[in-house]
Amino acid sequence: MIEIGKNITEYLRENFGDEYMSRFVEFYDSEPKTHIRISPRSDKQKLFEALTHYGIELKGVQGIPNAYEVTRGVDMVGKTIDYILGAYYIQSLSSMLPALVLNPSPKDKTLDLCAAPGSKTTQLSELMSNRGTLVSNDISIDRLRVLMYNIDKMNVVNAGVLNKKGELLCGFFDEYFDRILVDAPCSALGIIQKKGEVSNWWNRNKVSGIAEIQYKLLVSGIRMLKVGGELVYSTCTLTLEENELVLNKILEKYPVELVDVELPVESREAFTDIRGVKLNPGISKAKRIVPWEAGSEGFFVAKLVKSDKTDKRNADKSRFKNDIKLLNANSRDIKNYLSEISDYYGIEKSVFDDYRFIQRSKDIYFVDGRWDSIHTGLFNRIGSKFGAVDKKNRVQLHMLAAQILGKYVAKNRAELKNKSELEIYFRGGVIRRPFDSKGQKIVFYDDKILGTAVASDEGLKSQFPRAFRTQEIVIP
Ligand SMILES: C[S@@+](CC[C@H](N)C(=O)[O-])C[C@H]1O[C@@H](n2cnc3c(N)ncnc32)[C@H](O)[C@@H]1O
Repeated sequence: MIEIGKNITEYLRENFGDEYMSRFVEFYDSEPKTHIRISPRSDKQKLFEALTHYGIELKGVQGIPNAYEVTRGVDMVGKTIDYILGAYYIQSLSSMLPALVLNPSPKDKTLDLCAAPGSKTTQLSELMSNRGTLVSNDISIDRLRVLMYNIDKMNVVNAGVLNKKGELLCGFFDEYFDRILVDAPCSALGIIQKKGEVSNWWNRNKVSGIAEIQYKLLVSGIRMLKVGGELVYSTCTLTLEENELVLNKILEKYPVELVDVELPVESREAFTDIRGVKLNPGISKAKRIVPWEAGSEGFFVAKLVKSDKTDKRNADKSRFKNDIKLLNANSRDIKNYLSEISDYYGIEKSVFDDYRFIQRSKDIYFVDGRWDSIHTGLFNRIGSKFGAVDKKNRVQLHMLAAQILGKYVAKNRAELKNKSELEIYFRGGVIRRPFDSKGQKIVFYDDKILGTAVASDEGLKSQFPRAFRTQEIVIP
């Protein structure tokens, strides 16, 4: 049972009343619901069938086409083959709402200012049909690694990853983005059901400190937004200081207006009168998601539109040379590698025209061809892993590239035959039987593209990436 600290209960009672406080305590003693978001590249019928073998049952969520509640088999949902291959993502229902409200198209240059571990970045990419320019930033390098893992797992090829203080990023991108998500760090009262430790550190001083960061992140976001562009501000907390009061301060100083937020779950209007103090009436357009009413986590979602220009901030750009070149498929540096891959796997060359390529020493990355190359030198990574150049100067494809290109592959496929081969593959072992020819293969099992492996006299050596091997995978 989670102990909720006195600081929290007193705050809730004082601001929202006795009933709210006791509903909060009751709710956080209950079991959280599990939801998944199915990737648009998954064949839903096949996935449903595969999941029944794990005893998993799903129920559709009204108003969110790819969202499902897991009604049976919750303990298995993070251990399936489909999960590890990115056919779906485990994400709370409330956490899916900010990206849906932002709803970027492939044409929108989109920024996710506080992006790790990537629930919303991977969802934003899906909404953009995995095309165009998505910039995913986070201050924490450790969390950025998880973000990149999720980007790879979910086959995202339109994201560039940055590791910057969000409040300083406006020095680089002046009125550049069409859509921005500020899913801010917060005091996490809405997710205390999952994150009980919040109770240990939660106090009003901490909340004021976080609210200051949120304000700065919003200011930076607004500076980076084009006039007419849209910004969604979201938190997973319930306090007034981190939600309505931050927005009120912003509206006093910056040229933005709130617009209506329509949500497919039950929600309440944000407050515009706090202990007799009247806030900007536009704030009523933002929504509070109250956990026991929505049957998910507590969230706050507001949408702002920029109505006028903001003054420019200039960061020192001299340290960041634009040294990452984005190469077209027919550029001299990459053409031969692609041509070899095309011949070797029987992939039509035109498939590569959709992408641009980046070579960083031996590693090659690929990104959607429409990615806009501004300040490339700032990025930790642009796009996702395509492959690595080996000692014979040939490109060995990465699992992600294999998954994306797999459907075009006519040659050098390896089909796994049974469960035990599959187990060996996921462990990174060698499947000891003869294969038609030697060299790298794209590995399939039951229509699923698993990744790559190398055939030799010994058999087929799995190249299933180490980062993916740490997860428990159950083979039904
Ligand atoms: C609520 S979490 C984001 C969750 C993420 N949007 C998702 O859906 O997976 C907030 C994130 O903000 C990051 N963060 C905290 N301070 C920041 C800052 N000043 N600039 C950028 N990111 C920051 C944290 O590292 C954390 O990953």
